[in-house]
Amino acid sequence: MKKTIGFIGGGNMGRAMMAGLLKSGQYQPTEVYVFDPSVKVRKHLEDTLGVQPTTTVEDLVDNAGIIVLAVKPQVLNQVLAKINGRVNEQQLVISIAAGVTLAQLAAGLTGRLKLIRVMPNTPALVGAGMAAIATNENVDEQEKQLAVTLFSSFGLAKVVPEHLIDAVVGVSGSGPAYVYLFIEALADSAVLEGMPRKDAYEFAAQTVLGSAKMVLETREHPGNLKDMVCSPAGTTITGVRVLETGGFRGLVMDTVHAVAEKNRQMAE
Ligand SMILES: NC(=O)C1=CN([C@@H]2O[C@H](COP(=O)(O)OP(=O)(O)OC[C@H]3O[C@@H](n4cnc5c(N)ncnc54)[C@H](O)[C@@H]3O)[C@@H](O)[C@H]2O)C=CC1
Ligand SMILES: O=C(O)[C@@H]1CCC=N1
Repeated sequence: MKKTIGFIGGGNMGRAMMAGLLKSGQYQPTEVYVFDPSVKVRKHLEDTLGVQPTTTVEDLVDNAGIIVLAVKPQVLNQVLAKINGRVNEQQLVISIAAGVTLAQLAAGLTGRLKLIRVMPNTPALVGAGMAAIATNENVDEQEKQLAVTLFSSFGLAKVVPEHLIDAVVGVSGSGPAYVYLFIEALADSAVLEGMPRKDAYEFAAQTVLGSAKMVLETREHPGNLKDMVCSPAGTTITGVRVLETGGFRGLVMDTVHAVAEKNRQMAE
């Protein structure tokens, strides 16, 4: 049976998920609740998405079959303390907080609760998210599937063993930020060559979108796809040499490793 859903925290990620969910048609605005201590945030979400704001976190917990914890890791314990004892064993509790493990969630909430840890990303807002899902022992196969269906409504969603969430944060959770840096750099370079800025963002973003689609749809090795762009003694291989000389791939790997390591440290 379909469950109503409530978001505790209506910031960047909460909003992206709510918008993605509504856009998919899987949920109607009357079935989506949100609690955020900021009246301005609640009002904005009500006005723009039509979702149902609650004035207390307790109201949200009493109304939602699925509770999504979309607050910063630093305030999560405070929220867990507030909802502890109120959440029942039929509800699904989904946390998207970076660096917070299922064991830490279980320690903050009493009972044999169904706990799910998800690492989504902001492209959920436009239906192109990537989410990883890990569950505790109280979540059955059907409920796991429900979580996959939920997060698939605004992108791709995969169940992973919990230890892989650190890698997921490094690649897809934080990944959009690195891609935006890359797009900005590509666009700045086009501007340097004389292209109007508005066009430059379009050329840069469409190139990233098209290249990603090629990887996903052809399932070709990215190295083969790169080779297809590089004509002998041509322009592309000249650019690839510059990137390799600058240690581009090593830098990306170091970046993802640093983020995964930060996520591990946050869980300590
Ligand atoms: N932004 C991103 O790309 C991603 C964020 N996450 C995780 O999502 C969570 C939220 O991150 P953002 O949305 O970026 O943060 P944000 O700062 O944009 O939003 C957090 C919201 O929580 C609200 N809030 C503060 N105290 C609260 C309380 N006691 N009860 C209810 N709401 C409260 C704030 O008013 C704010 O609107 C974090 O744990 C983060 O690790 C996960 C994946 C991607
Ligand atoms: O920066 C952060 O901590 C969050 C988690 C993944 C993306 N943003």
